[in-house]
This record gives sequence, C-alpha cells and structure tokens, in this order.
Amino acid sequence: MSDNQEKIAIELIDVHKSFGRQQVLRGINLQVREGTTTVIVGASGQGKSVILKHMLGLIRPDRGQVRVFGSDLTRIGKKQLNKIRTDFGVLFQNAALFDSLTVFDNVALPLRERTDASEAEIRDNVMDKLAMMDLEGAEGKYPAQISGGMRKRVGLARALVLQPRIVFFDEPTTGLDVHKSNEIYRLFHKTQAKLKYTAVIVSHDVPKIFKLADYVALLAEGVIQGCMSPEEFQLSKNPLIRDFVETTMGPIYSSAEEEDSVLYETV
Ligand SMILES: Nc1ncnc2c1ncn2[C@@H]1O[C@H](COP(=O)(O)OP(=O)(O)OP(=O)(O)O)[C@@H](O)[C@H]1O
Repeated sequence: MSDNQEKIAIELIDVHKSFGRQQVLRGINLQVREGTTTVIVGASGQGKSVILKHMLGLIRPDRGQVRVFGSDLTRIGKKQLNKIRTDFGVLFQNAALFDSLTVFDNVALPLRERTDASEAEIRDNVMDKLAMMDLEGAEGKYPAQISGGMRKRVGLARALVLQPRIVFFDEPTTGLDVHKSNEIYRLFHKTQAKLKYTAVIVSHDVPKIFKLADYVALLAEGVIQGCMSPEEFQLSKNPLIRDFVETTMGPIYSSAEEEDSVLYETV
C-alpha cells in the first residue's frame, strides 16, 4: 500500500443503472484510493463488470456520479474523457489481443495510437514491458503461437505500456490453471510495486485474491455492501458479506479465536 492512500482516484456516488426493466445498480457508493488495490467481488451477474464499465466511461449511469481524479465522467465531453482514459490500462478476461499482430505490435499499439513516440522510443518501452513480463524472445510471435498464460502476460504488458495511473482487471486469471494464475498475480504484484498504479480488480478467485487486496468490496443486491480490508471483510457482521465469505471460503465460526484461525489459514 502506498503512502498517498488518502487521495481518491475513483469515486462512485449513488450510481444507478438499469437495462430495460432489469435494475442492476441501485445506488453504488464506492471510493478507490490512489495507489491501492481494490477488489470487487460478488456472485455472478450482480453487475461487477457494469461497475468497471462505468469507471472506464464506457457506459453512463441513469443517475449518480462517476468521479475519476475529481472529474465527473458523466458531465464531461468526449475529448476530456479520452484524455482521462490515457491514464487507464485495462486487462479484460480474454486479453483481447489482435491475432494479426505480433506480440510486439500488440503491445506497441497504444503507443502508436495515442502518443507521438518515435519508433526507437516505442521499441525501448515495449521491450522493457515484455522483459518485465518475462516475455523476452516472444516479441515476433503471433497470439496463436503462444500459450494462454503468455497471452495474458502480453495483455498485461499492453495495459501498462502507457504508464497508466489506474489499471482495471476484469477476471484476469479466468481460464488459467493454478500455476499460470499465480504467475499473473506475481507479475501484478511486481509491476504494481514498481509502477505504483491504482488497481481495480473484479475477480471470483477468493480467497487467493485477498492476498493482493488492500480493500475488498462486495456487490450484492445492487449496492456495495461494504469496502474494507480483507481481514475486516472476513470478520464482517454484515449478513450478505458473511454469507459470501461462508460460500466462498467455508464456514466461519462464532468465537473470535476461531475466526482468527480461519482468517490466517485461508489468507
Ligand atoms: N449492455 C447490456 N445490456 C443489457 N444487459 C446488460 C448489459 N450489460 C450487462 N447487462 C446485464 O447486467 C447484469 C450484470 O452483468 P455483469 O456482467 O456486470 O455481471 P458480473 O457481476 O460481472 O457477472 P460475472 O461474475 O458472471 O462476470 C447481467 O444480468 C447482464 O446480463
């Protein structure tokens, strides 16, 4: 956790969103502190990805504010939104690589599209990110020629190439075996320590993801039921958080001593 944790990178205030008659978000209030890792958890279909899309400015709420570094994304023009987005990096479930581009060109794409960097600068930056992801030697390969784990690492390299202030991860380890997931988590940890970005992660990988989290937020019934440290989360008295913890981590016990032992065995 960094020492600038008091600054708020993202703030959602009373965000509502419906699709047709389906009310998905019913008044989301959430603060993401700069330099920290906030993990959003919750059952399937609750609206976690919809929250990420609001933070990215991809969809507008029906009501409420989405503030990023103080600017309300719901009230700014396209130009200003695009400028704010240059501070974002994104790693989605499928890594979303272009099959027709080499690993190098996939990672270089945001630099070519969004900056005036020279080819020499692009080369230095891309090779630096590939080295950080243990992908030296893979730059000339195409996505179809590398493994699923490597594709995710290329996606992470691309997400980091613009030196983003905030990186969004939507299920970053989906489809990977335990070994490859651990590798992604290790690289996440290493790059965040080095580049000091704010991370927002949507994940089902509980309790493992708690090891990386500064804050865990549960989305249930259209609202954030609580956003707190993983330790507090596991001991929360909120019935929906308790339910989530029991479902994903096994039963929790009533005495404080037993609760402590569950906490330290699982985290
Ligand atoms: N563009 C859209 N149009 C209509 N419905 C949508 C749209 N986007 C999301 N939804 C609906 O909103 C609900 C929440 O979807 P979302 O993908 O955010 O859930 P989630 O919590 O991320 O689920 P999972 O953990 O399974 O990925 C779902 O019922 C989904 O069908």
